[in-house]
Amino acid sequence: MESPAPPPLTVAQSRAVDRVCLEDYGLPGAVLMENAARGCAELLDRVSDGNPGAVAIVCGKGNNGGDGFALARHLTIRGATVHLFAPFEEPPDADEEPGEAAMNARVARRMGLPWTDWTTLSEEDLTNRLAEEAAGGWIVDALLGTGPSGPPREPMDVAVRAIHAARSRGPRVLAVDVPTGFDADGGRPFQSSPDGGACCVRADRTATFVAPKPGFAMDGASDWTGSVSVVGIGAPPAAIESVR
Ligand SMILES: NC(=O)C1=CN([C@@H]2O[C@H](COP(=O)(O)OP(=O)(O)OC[C@H]3O[C@@H](n4cnc5c(N)ncnc54)[C@H](O)[C@@H]3O)[C@@H](O)[C@H]2O)[C@H](O)CC1
Ligand SMILES: [K+]
Repeated sequence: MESPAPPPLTVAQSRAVDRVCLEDYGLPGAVLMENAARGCAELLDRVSDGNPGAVAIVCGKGNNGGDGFALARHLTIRGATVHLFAPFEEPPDADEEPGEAAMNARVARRMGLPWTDWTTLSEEDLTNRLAEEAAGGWIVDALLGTGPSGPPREPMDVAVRAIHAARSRGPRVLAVDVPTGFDADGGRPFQSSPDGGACCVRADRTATFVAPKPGFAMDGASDWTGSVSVVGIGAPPAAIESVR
């Protein structure tokens, strides 16, 4: 049953939902991340008629990346062919990084999923690898979500340009929560260069969590977000309303 999209939440409000869930309900971020990833897997299945094909997931080091690592697990369970482009060769261990993002990276690594440290590749090599690993399927942008307040810094900018270039060779792009480089409140890329270019992922579809972001409805936003789907993460309704 597709319920109507809830009213938008700003980036700050979206980030407050996690805090309220943990502090007021004892609902940990790992549960929210699991629901987010599973919802993205269900969406990819739905928009690919049950067969997403080959999926290349490009992860950052924060919780947006964590969603990507958990998504890799859920897509594998569903029989998709997944290749993880991670920001490291080996995830940090639990005492160094106890959070849910690193936990999901460790699980994906222990599953023996196909794995490439994208930070070691040139923009051209990363472009070629993404086009190859996502041929006929999807590239997933799990680099940055609601964390940044400015344009992608190096080496994220390299990954953004590679995703953009690889998309021109056929794969579709799914942005997790927010297209990397896009200001979800302002409704445009954080940085627009004079020639109209921008260091921002152009997505065919954006799977955003809890509620749409205000910028998604602004003029020109859909050039970057593509079609937006809201994915629930299991937050109690009162927790969501409390941040408004
Ligand atoms: N309630 C929800 O909606 C949930 C959202 N989830 C996901 O969590 C991310 C937000 O995670 P967070 O770690 O706070 O931020 P990001 O992963 O987007 O980025 C942090 C990461 O990036 C580095 N960084 C910050 N700014 C820049 C920049 N300009 N350039 C390069 N790198 C930057 C920073 O150092 C960190 O390493 C949200 O979008 C969802 O995807 C939860 O999974 C579930 C609940
Ligand atoms: K993203």
